[in-house]
Amino acid sequence: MTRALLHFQDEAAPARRLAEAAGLPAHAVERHRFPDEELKLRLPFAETGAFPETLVLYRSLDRPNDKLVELLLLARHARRQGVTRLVLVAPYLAYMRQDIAFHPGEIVSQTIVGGFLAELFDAVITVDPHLHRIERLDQAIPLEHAIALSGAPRLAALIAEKRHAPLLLGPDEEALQWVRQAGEATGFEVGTCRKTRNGDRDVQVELPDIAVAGRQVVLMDDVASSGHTVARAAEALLDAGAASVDVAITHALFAGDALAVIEAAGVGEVWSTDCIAHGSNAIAMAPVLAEALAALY
Ligand SMILES: O=P(O)(O)OC[C@H]1O[C@H](OP(=O)(O)OP(=O)(O)O)[C@H](O)[C@@H]1O
Repeated sequence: MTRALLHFQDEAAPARRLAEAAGLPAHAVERHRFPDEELKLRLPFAETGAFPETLVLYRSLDRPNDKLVELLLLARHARRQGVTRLVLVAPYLAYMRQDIAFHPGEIVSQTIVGGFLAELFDAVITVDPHLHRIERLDQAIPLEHAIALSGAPRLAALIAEKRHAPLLLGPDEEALQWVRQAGEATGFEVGTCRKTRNGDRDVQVELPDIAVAGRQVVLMDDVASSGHTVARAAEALLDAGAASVDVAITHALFAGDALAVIEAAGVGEVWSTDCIAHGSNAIAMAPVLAEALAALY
């Protein structure tokens, strides 16, 4: 069965790392934005011959709104051209955080976007999706192959190289899943803080009952967006006498002035995976993604 990987130019580096690890030929999609903001996409297969039977599309869904239209156009076109297996590798999955109506009338975008992806693709592979109130990815994306991988073990290995016997803390209780995996991989002590979110940039963090004075602490979470969650946790830890606070996250969203907010809170280093391309990327996820692809078909 013929196979190929498609990617966009702005993600050429991580996509080609995956293509190499998975042994797939990689091709770039040409993308043009018209003055009225519509998109024109062009695929390379017109020049190189027939479409592959299995097509893997690499598209991380940070800044998602245009990208969801790209997926719609690409997937529908690929089907029309005879692609029989269509796999989305979206290291960051968008719209997973609105998983309930927090206030009456709010639209639960998680299941709507998840349903949209399930209609387009045969399989979706992602990393550390924000599944706080559901347990499995297929509850959000109703597919047999809805595969959630984790960046935590690789981040844990990096932390073990950089710090001596640190305390691994999640800034909220949902982060237990990541610090637990990291703790199992390294033997480091783990714990979680308690977070109360009052608004997009207004969170309060309460420390757990663990002695932190003089300790190196690494905050681990799935995502930093405004940066206020890790910033409030770091401030509380440094106030309590922590020797240092670093941050290890899977998804480097860092919206607006997030990095400045985190730095101002006294955080030392910030490490992330390459699920979202960012200057803090310290871990390549290609080997993990390639393994999941190999197990799939
Ligand atoms: O950098 P920030 O803008 O502070 O966002 C990052 C935080 O947001 C997410 O949790 P969220 O607060 O959505 O938690 P919830 O799912 O429990 O509501 C995520 O797990 C981080 O903890």
